[in-house]
Amino acid sequence: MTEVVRLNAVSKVYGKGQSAVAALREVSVGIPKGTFTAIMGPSGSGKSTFLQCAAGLDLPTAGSVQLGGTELTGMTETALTELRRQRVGFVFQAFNLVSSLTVIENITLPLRLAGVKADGAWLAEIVRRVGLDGRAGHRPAQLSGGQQQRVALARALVTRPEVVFGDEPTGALDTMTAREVLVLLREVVSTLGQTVVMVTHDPVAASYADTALFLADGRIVDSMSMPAAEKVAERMTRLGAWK
Ligand SMILES: Nc1ncnc2c1ncn2[C@@H]1O[C@H](COP(=O)(O)OP(=O)(O)OP(=O)(O)O)[C@@H](O)[C@H]1O
Repeated sequence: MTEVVRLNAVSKVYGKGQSAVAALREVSVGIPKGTFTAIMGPSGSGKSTFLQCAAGLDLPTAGSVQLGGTELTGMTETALTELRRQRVGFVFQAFNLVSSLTVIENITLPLRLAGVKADGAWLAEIVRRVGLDGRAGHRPAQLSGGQQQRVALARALVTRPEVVFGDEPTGALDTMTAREVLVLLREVVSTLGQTVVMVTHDPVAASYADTALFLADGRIVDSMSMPAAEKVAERMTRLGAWK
């Protein structure tokens, strides 16, 4: 199976000397194309650092990261910015929409930044899929939290990225709305073949993924396929996540 993301012996140390913190310790893992992966682990286990390194938002201290076969380590900041714009989609806990822009302008912003013309059919398809038909001219303030996150998801998909990274994408949503966004994420993986990697604290969110990877103290300590919420919760308890 093709791997969209590959980390080889990735370590990340923040700070120097006495205050140095090893956030990732020789992490090696591959994310297969067209799969949904949840990154779980106790607070401080390295989840956000994993995502930052895998997405080219930060560079590891040691080891190598490949995205779609491109080696990220050693790339210039300009090249990394370009790669993130064109080949990666992001969905964060805070929706990060531009309040002065309409829904459709927010969705197409990555294309404008990359100087690429929108593919009308694809745009219509993703707007329909995320359930924003009829809302194209609204501004973010006129939308619910769930609708705003749908705009963010459409914006993440618009460039047809090789991978979409989510950092607690449902963290700011109520249970029902979170579930709707998770169903959508599941759908884009199952029906569009999109690769999604999502950091989450929530075992229910992880249960929408194909695989859950568990981080503890900067290492991947376990992996679970078809992760049922109860099993994930049990594993997290054993990792001391909810002491
Ligand atoms: N910029 C930074 N400078 C110094 N230390 C950092 C920095 N970012 C993270 N760390 C440390 O690295 C370790 C891993 O942090 P990280 O944010 O990746 O964990 P996490 O699993 O995402 O945590 P949480 O679930 O609380 O968000 C922690 O000990 C954290 O304090």
